[in-house]
Amino acid sequence: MSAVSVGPAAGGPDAEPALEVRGLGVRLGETWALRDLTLVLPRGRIIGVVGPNGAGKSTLINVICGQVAPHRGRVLLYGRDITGAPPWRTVAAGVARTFQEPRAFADMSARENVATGVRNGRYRIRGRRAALALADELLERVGFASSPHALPGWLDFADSRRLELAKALALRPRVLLLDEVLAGLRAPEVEHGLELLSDLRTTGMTILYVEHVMKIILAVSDQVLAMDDGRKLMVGTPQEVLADPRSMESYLGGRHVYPLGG
Ligand SMILES: Nc1ncnc2c1ncn2[C@@H]1O[C@H](COP(=O)(O)OP(=O)(O)OP(=O)(O)O)[C@@H](O)[C@H]1O
Repeated sequence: MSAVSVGPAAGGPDAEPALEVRGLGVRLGETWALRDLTLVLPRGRIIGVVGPNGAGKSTLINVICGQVAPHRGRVLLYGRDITGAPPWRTVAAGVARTFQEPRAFADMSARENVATGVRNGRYRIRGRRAALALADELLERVGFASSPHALPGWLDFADSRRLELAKALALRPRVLLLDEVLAGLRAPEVEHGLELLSDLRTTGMTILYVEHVMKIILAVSDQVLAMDDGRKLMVGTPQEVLADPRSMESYLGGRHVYPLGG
């Protein structure tokens, strides 16, 4: 394992709230994509987010990272109000995200993409050479199997996802927002990803993890938020959510069926 520190600057898990969303309401076109959503994410925990298509999971990530401004409610990062702050400010405050559809600069190599994050994030490394060296370490850490010099368009599905994760880690987040970063990977690749997320948790990083594959959520989450129609159905341990008729109804009640397997 690489010696690179990919976590926040200090500390182990404790109960301090890293992120709070209070009464979030977001209207997109004719739809309320989020309705009065309140959630507290303790520091150094992994919170899985599940719910059917259109439940508002991606919108929640978009609001926290500043890509969508809420119509109602607040977002607090370590007690600091970041509601409606633009992405460059939420990054500076310690928020990073991955996208469901990987996004990278097409004309830059994988390592240059990650190094761009390093130079613009909280590592405070500005020199190109040092940023590239750290980028190589981060790519290794996420299990990137292609050449670091490869262009994003040449990467297979798994390495596209890994590059997406390395780009987010390059910002040195305190709160990491993941949108289906392990979905579609093979079992050993998922296993490696789960180990990495567990390692990140021990550094004190807080992770909000949107994922459709229940098996992945059950394996890694401390708490699970079940959503439907922009609302919080419940928050509980993975076992509590799995056993609760409300959350399972929204999965298995006829409209949506998701695999419990990986
Ligand atoms: N740009 C947009 N304009 C209008 N409505 C939108 C827009 N983006 C999302 N929505 C609507 O907002 C609601 C929440 O969408 P969102 O993408 O957050 O759900 P999701 O839970 O992430 O779904 P999925 O699992 O399919 O990614 C849905 O009803 C969706 O149709």
